Amino acid sequence: MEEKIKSPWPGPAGLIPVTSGRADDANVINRHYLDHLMVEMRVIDSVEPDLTTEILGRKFSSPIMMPAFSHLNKVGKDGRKPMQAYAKAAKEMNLLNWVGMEPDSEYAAIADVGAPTVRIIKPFADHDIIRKQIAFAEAHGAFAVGIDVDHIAGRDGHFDIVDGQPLATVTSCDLKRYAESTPLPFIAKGVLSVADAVKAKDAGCKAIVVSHHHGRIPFGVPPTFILPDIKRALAGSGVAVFVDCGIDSGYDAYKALALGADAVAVGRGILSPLLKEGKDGVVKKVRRMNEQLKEMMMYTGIADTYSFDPTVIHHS
Ligand SMILES: Cc1cc2nc3c(=O)[nH]c(=O)nc-3n(C[C@H](O)[C@H](O)[C@H](O)COP(=O)(O)O)c2cc1C
Repeated sequence: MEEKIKSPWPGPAGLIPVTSGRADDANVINRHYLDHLMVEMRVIDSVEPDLTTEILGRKFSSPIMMPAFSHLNKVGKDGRKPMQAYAKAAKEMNLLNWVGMEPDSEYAAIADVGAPTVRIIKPFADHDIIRKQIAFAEAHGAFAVGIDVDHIAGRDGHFDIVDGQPLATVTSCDLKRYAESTPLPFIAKGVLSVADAVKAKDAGCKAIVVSHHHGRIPFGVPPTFILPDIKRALAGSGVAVFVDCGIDSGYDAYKALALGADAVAVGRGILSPLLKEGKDGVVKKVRRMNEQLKEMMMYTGIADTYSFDPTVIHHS
């Protein structure tokens, strides 16, 4: 029997994923890996860095993005809407906002906040739902759309069912059809191999998120471990490569960016400030992360977000 793990976050048990601490937990492997990446120092001639960056053709104030969260409005106390709160933080700070599985009405309310927003749709077995949600996102001014292709298996070895909706594999053909069906950039979220990265590129995805979706796959390799291989495989393709999982500080963000990420997304790292203080908590958290990121860039002689260099990173 699976032992119960106490959630550090408020809300109904099971709604917000918790890192178990067990050996098979990819979150644990990821944290260990990130913490064992060391950074050499290149300070002579260093300057104060500029964090502004271009993501899929638009300028943002930082390569740190909001996470593709979902369901959080159900845990918002006193009618608070955490999904809108972090979208407001994105708008205030000029960051790229992401939204995960939300019904159209909730998606519209989040999009109405006015931050450039990526809608990540579940790999529903019913392709009609996917097509309708893509069209709805287009009509509501989405910045990009995509599918979290990694959310297929449930813990029982069958296709997962979320909110009563059966999920299914996204084939290369499906991905191509979805990418071709929309004028928006299409994103495959949950890529953790060169094989899937190349399939996403061949299907016409404009970006991938190298991620194991907070440890969906047991014993999953850390995204930053597989990232350099994926970057090599996609070199010259123009496909943007984003990374998430375990990005909790500007130092974590720096390591992923140095290893080749075009941008990174925070995840559960913003949950506590978000649920406790709403938008202001998220702004504070990301400001601190930006400071840490700039600090590391100064120590390594990286002047801007286009000049990261993987040779500063060493493995202990
Ligand atoms: C409450 C919650 C809801 C999430 N919902 C979605 C979702 O609907 N779609 C999706 O692609 N990812 C979803 N994610 C995963 C995040 O987008 C991201 O991949 C993950 O949290 C990164 O790992 P980290 O939390 O260790 O940073 C969710 C994460 C959390 C914590």
